[in-house]
Amino acid sequence: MTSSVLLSARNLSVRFGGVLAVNNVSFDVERGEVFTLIGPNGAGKTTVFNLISRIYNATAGTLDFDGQRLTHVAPHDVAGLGIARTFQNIELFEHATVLQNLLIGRHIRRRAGIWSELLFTRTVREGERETRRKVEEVIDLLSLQHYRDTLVAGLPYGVRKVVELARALATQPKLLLLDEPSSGLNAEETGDMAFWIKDIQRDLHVTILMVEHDMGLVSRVSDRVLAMNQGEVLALGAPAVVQSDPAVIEAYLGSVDDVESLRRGPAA
Ligand SMILES: Nc1ncnc2c1ncn2[C@@H]1O[C@H](COP(=O)(O)OP(=O)(O)OP(=O)(O)O)[C@@H](O)[C@H]1O
Repeated sequence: MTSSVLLSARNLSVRFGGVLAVNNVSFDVERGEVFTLIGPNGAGKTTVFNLISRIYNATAGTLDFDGQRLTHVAPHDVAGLGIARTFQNIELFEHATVLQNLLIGRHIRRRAGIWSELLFTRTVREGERETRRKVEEVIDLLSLQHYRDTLVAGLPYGVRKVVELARALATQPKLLLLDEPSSGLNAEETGDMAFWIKDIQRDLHVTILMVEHDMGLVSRVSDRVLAMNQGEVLALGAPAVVQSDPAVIEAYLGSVDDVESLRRGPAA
């Protein structure tokens, strides 16, 4: 029987010299949910993300993904397992079109060997067709038809964020890691991003693990929220419960802006 848990972190710790960036952190991400990491600057959120992407090694603890020990997987094999990510600072091929960016992203999912590729066998042709079909599906889902043949370099920032999301989705991930999806977006674009995230969850059944500072977006899209501070877990639960947790409010007190954002309701 398939477990309802897709990603399981147990007693994770990461030390950088004298800094314990992540300290004995445990959590489970359920299949199909939007699970969000929040916390003030330096809380350890990005470090947890980088552990899952295998950019960092844990000093202690384990990560299991879909029944497999992730802490033993090489970084270049993570995408093949079904984990895709977006970045805080968009990383796309600037001088390629939207469609080309999605096709490149999708390429990692192709399994044909080098001889099949060279001989353009039936398996390769079928793979090509499937790739095109999947990429067009994502373009439709995220309403990118208008931009499909436009060079990324000529696109407004808000559209590039959606293209990056599309590229990650084109790989058909089981887990989508979103690193601050609202960063650099205005209020209206952040509202649109909330819609895309909910659409992806509902239509594609992709599990989403997100790091996000905008509490409006967090409360609007998250099923559960994990609040961290100084590497440790402060609270875990429904967004409204975590945002009103006294320990979470206390942790945000260092930054007036952040406390204000905690009080803010869902984005319009
Ligand atoms: N590669 C590194 N080398 C040394 N220290 C690091 C490294 N990466 C992170 N840290 C430290 O680990 C702690 C946690 O940082 P991390 O970036 O995970 O926090 P964060 O919650 O993502 O913060 P932010 O919201 O500002 O991005 C910080 O004290 C940071 O300075």
